[in-house]
Parts: sequence; C-alpha cells; structure tokens
Amino acid sequence: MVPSYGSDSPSRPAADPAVGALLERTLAAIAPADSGAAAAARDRQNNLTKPPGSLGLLEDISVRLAALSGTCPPPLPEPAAVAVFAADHGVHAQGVSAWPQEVTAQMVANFLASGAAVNALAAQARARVVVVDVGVAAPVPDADAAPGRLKRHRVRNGTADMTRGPAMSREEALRAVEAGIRVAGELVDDGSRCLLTGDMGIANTTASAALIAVFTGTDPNEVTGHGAGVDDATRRHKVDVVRTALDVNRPDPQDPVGVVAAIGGLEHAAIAGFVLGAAARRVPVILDGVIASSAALVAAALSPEAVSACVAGHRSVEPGHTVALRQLGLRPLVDLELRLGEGTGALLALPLVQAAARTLRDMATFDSAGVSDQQL
Ligand SMILES: Cc1cc2ncn([C@H]3O[C@H](COP(=O)(O)O)[C@@H](O)[C@H]3O)c2cc1C
Ligand SMILES: O=C(O)c1cccnc1
Repeated sequence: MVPSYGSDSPSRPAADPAVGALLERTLAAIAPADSGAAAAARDRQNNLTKPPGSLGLLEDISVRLAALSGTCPPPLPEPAAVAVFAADHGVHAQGVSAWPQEVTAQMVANFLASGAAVNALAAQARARVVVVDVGVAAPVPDADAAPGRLKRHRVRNGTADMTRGPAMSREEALRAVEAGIRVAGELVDDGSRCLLTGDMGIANTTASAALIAVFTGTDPNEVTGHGAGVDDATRRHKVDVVRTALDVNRPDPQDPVGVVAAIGGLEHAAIAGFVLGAAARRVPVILDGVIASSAALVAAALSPEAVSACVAGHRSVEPGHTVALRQLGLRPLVDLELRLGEGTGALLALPLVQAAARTLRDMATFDSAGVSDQQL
C-alpha cells in the first residue's frame, strides 16, 4: 500500500487505522521493573567478595539489569547491536548546521563501507552495526551491497521545515516510531541482548533542542548547542529557529507523538520506538548522545516504565543532553567531551555495562570463597 503523506495534521488520528497498532501493542507489553529481582541483585552484591558498594555505579547498573530481566543474575548484555537511524531535516534550510544536507546520505555510505567512527568503535566493542534509513533525502546505497547491514524503512525524503508548520504528519511519525520498534524486535530475534542507539542526520541537533525544550519546559537558549560545529552567531540563530518552530507548532507535551511529528525528526521518532521496543522485550538499550536522549524523552512520555530499560552511555557536550538526562533520571557512564553521535558514546559505555553484569554473575560470594565477611 502506498502511504498518504502530508494530508493529516499531527493533532488528528492517523489516516490509516493499521498505523499505530504496533505502538499500542508495544506500550501494552512494557511491564514495570521487577523489584524482587532488583532486591536479589542488591543482596547478592552485598555478599560478593568485596566491600559492599565498592563497585560503585557498576553495582547500580547490575541491579537495573536484574530488575529489567526479572532474573538475578541477569543475562550478560551480549551480543550487542547498534542501530544507526538516519534521516534528513527540512529545518536545514534555515541555516542551522555547518554542513550540507548531502552529508547524511554520504555518511550512510561510509557506515556501510565501515569507515566511520561508529564502525571503529563497534569493532572495538564487538558490536554489530545496522544502518536504518528512516528518512534520508537522497538515494542511499543498494541494500544488496550491504546485506543485513542496511534496513530500509524510509517514511519520507526528510522532514518538512518545522519553522513553517509540522515537520511531518502524525501518521508519518507513527510509521517511524513503528520502524524503530520493528528494528529492535528484529535485532532481539536475531540474538542481540543489548541494543545501542545511533543517529545520523545533518541538522538533527536543532530538532533535538526543540524536543528537549518542550519535554523539560526549558528555555531553548539553555538546550541549544553548537552541534557539529556552528559558530556562536549561528548557535544564537539556532535558538531563534527553535523558538519559531515552537511558536508556529505549539506542541503539547501531553501528546508525545504530536510533538515528535511537529518538531522532531524521523530518526527521533524511530529511536523513541527502538527504546520502547527494547523495553517491551526487556533488553537493555544504551542511549548515545543528545539526539538519543531527546528521543528517549518521547519514549518516556509514552511509557514512563520504558526508562527502566535505558542506560545513559555518556554525557555529550551539547547542553541539552545534560538537561534531558536529568529529566530522565539517568546518570551517564562516561564523559569524554564527545560531540559526534552515530552511537559512539553508547559503544564506549558498552564494556562497562557488560562488566556490571559479569561481576554480579561471576564473582564468588564470601561464603563460597571462604572469605570472612566480618569487618573489624
Ligand atoms: C561528517 C559528519 C559525521 C557525523 N556523524 C555524526 N554527526 C552528527 O552531526 C549531525 C548533527 O549536527 P548538526 O545539527 O550541527 O548538523 C548529525 O548527523 C549527528 O549524527 C556527524 C556530522 C558530520 C558533519
Ligand atoms: O550529543 C551528540 O550526540 C551530538 C553532538 C553534536 C553533533 N551530533 C551529535
């Protein structure tokens, strides 16, 4: 069936009644974290051969993994897969990026040729890379040239300019969310036990700032950064562009799909779905930078329980990232002053998440090792 684009407003129901059903099923499948498994993990941590609490944040992560899986010890979060969701942005026409829009499609080709930072770091962390075209504005390489590595879920050729009206229709946003859910499900069905978010979309830090401003109620100036390298004057212009987009669309945070349709990107919608899909399958999802965390705000607005599946991989230098993480209640694992995206920060955190599960699973207890647990 050929989907109809651009006809329905984001505040009205989707025109195709089948669109949205997968999202509804996914939201219904997300269950609260298992407090019994969390208590068992906390208890086990306190009986392992180390001073209680000495593994710091790794202990907290191990408890979160147990609560998510409902078992103690939880399964090791491996093998891992990073999904790089790629899309273009109509707001690029407002001069908000230092880079031409074609770079999105060119970088997709680079990902498929294994030449990008995400590929190098995925090789280092032994993670699989899949690239998902949810809305690139130009042709991308033939999927046959990269079997199993390119997933075609293009909803439209980039969004419309959000300073002139909604970036996309509600139906398009739902299609992108459902593409993300599908990708998460396919990766888990293929054996992945840890999912990582990645993004590629020139101008997507502008849409991210708009999403974070709406969901956190923060002034756009506080959440808009330099992205992939704009100067200070252009950053100030980006703030004005975000303000205009909010004035024109008046997004309502009570309607998360409407918000992402109005001022988000297709990759934001898809990453929100990816997070929800991971949560429904009770598989951890490591969030990358500001794009991922702005998309996680959409997911959290649809299902607060979905945050239980999320680990914040890192803190990027984008100011909105810190604001979004605070709202999500997530503490980033590494802070290397990255400002790249693609999934790089999530991949750097992956060995730490795996270490958290492995220490909980593999260490001896005071009893089993015959070590005294009595402190002086
Ligand atoms: C060569 C290149 C590779 C990238 N990989 C990720 N990004 C990152 O930068 C873009 C967002 O920044 P802005 O909003 O300022 O355009 C996104 O594509 C993001 O993934 C890249 C950007 C460039 C130029
Ligand atoms: O925070 C990020 O992930 C980021 C920052 C700048 C450009 N792209 C991504």
